[in-house]
Amino acid sequence: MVLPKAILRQTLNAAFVSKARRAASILFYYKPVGFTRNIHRTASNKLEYDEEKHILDELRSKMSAEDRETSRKLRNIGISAHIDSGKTTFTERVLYYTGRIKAIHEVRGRDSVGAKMDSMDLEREKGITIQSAATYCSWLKNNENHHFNLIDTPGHIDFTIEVERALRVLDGAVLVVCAVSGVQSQTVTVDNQMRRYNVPRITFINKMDRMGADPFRAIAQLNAKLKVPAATLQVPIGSESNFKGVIDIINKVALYNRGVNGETIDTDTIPYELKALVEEKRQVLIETLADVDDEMAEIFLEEKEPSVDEIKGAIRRATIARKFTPVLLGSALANTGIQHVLDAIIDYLPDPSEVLNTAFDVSKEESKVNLVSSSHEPFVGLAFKLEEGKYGQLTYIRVYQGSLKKGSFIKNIQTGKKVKVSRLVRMHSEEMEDVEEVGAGEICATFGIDCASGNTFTDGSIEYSMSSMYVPDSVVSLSIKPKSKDLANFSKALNRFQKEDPTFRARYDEESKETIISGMGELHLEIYIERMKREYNVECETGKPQVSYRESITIPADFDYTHKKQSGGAGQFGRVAGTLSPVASKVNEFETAIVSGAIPEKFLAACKKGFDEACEKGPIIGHRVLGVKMLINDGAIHSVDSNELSFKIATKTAYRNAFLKAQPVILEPIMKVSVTAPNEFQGNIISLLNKLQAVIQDTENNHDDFTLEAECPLASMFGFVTSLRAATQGKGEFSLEFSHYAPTLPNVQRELIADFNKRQENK
Ligand SMILES: Nc1nc2c(ncn2[C@@H]2O[C@H](COP(=O)(O)OP(=O)(O)OP(=O)(O)O)[C@@H](O)[C@H]2O)c(=O)[nH]1
Repeated sequence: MVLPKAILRQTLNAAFVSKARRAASILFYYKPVGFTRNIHRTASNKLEYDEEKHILDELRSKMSAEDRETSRKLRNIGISAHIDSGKTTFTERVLYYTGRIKAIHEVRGRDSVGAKMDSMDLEREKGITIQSAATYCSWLKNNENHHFNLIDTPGHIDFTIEVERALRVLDGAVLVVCAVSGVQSQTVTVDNQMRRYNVPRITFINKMDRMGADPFRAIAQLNAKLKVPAATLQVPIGSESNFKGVIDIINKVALYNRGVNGETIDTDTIPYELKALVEEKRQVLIETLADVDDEMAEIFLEEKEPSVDEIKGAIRRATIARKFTPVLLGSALANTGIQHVLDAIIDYLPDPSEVLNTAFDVSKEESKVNLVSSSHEPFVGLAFKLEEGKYGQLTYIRVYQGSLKKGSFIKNIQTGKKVKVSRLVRMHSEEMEDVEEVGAGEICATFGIDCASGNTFTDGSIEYSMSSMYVPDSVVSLSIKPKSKDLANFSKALNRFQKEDPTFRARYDEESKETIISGMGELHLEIYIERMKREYNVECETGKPQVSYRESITIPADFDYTHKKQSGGAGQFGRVAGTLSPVASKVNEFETAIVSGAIPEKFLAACKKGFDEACEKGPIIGHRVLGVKMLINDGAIHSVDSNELSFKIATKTAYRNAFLKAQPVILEPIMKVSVTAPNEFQGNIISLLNKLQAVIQDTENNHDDFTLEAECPLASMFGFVTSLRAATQGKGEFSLEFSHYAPTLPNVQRELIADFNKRQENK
């Protein structure tokens, strides 16, 4: 079951991607007499952030000078990107330059050590990041020590929950983009995730040493595809194998990395032939900033030359307000340009007190409260990630307010339980450092705390609960059983994986008498099967991957059903009447409109239970139901025989009958497919995708290769790895993400129903 990296990279991936919330762009014209310069402004974004800034200023005024000083020197940063952009290679340099590691090891390097952050054996073997790893390091800038909590996240969409968890608790991010491939399908996904959690980012264009590197094309794509104003702060010196360093266009100085591992930075004057380019890009930077920052707009309109501090100030304000992303260039593998990114993290990304974090006060009808990033306030922390380690369950906690002390008792707001913090550590990949106390804004880990991912802890004096993260729905499932009789370890492993990863689910199917696991894609499930073998010594047999279909209805249908069992023994009676109708938003809704108490409240609660159960297992092929509303507006009870069970059964049967009358449909996941391959294979790919009923939406041709975006039913994509390899002599790559659910073709629906019915008969 060991997959070579090339196959892994191409292996089927799937995930839910929400539509980006793009703020409507409004054009403002600043046109004072005598000037013709125009400034474009995103009005809604500006208002949204101005309000946030006002609240933040108020919260910061509650912090002590000492708190502010500690916060000023702290950054919680994520590293996110498309698969293979070089996040882990980049992070390895960061650890080296910050002194956390003494030598650099490459991802799948010849020394067989592997990168520090890819601590799982599987990660090192396959050269991919599976779990996000956290580390703590320090960086000296202007003679001041700054502390970073750094999280390297996986690029594969199958492990998207790791990115979600990281972004939920981080204050800023470095978006790594490949200089050759530019903005790729997953760059867009990661960007959407960053928007969801309001995470400001700086962009690092990596792999400047590769043939075909074109940073300015990548920046144009950032502007066009991510719709986030982006401008470079640097210009490359040399290109591809001749890439030597960068020019800082703000300070107008050339920077070269020297030494065996690029540990020293030499400065020099700008090479003559690059002077014009530096001026041009500096102007672009100032103009882009004038579009998103008022102070820079004023300087620009007055046609003044902004100072270095004014430019840097504008970059910081605009980046934190999420209106701009500054771009830096380099090559992680060639040890070039990494230190400037560390400086930029300090200069342009927010410290914890510059990010608005809110919670709900459970004791006051869930009213919203703003958290103060001060160690003197009562403690509030979020357990965002669980991991089974050598010493028991390791719980990662982000401290939002107050401080967490070793030996103290903290309260789990969701369960109400008090627990003792017996051991507190700072994480450095799989190694850890014991600490006595962790202050506001920091990330730490504790042992032996029983909780679920997403639980909020406080010191017990307040009842605050933080909103949890977004968990996407699974799209692929398969049946699994252990080859041996070792059921104890089998279920232990499944329990642990489910606790750690909310996108991985396991259930026992009563009908087929099989254990079914489901997740974000084939790779996601394969990794767990492999981990089961390695970590629990349980080898498994698996069935073929199955699509997670959904069931829905297309027209409303009325129901009026009476469940009656009144012959002998305790009787049962319940009548429900109403309508089942389709819901465009694709969520399931349950509503009651009962007059004169025809059905009492407690039986209505049983009806709701019946509805929820019915939605879990649709009437046509037993898959989950999406987008159905049940309205119960009439009914009847029997004074002796009615009970909760009767109403639950009545509702389930009424639901089923109405569903079958309401022109039901089977919905299938439609995936967004992105294929990249050398240009000569374009014809092959197009005919391959046509055969699979894909709808081609966009093709982009670069110098040597092309990228094709299409939508395709997930069911056609199983085995695509093999056909793509055959069609491109193994040179094509693809990624797959969930886009939406759509009705299957009528013949597919007929086949699925026939198949389901046959299985039912054979039982
Ligand atoms: N030429 C060149 N190759 C690089 C550079 N940075 C990374 N690579 C290579 O690109 C490949 C992927 O690098 P990783 O660091 O594993 O990328 P990643 O983004 O962490 O990968 P995932 O976590 O699996 O998504 C490896 O073979 C690296 O050696 C670079 O600056 N230049």
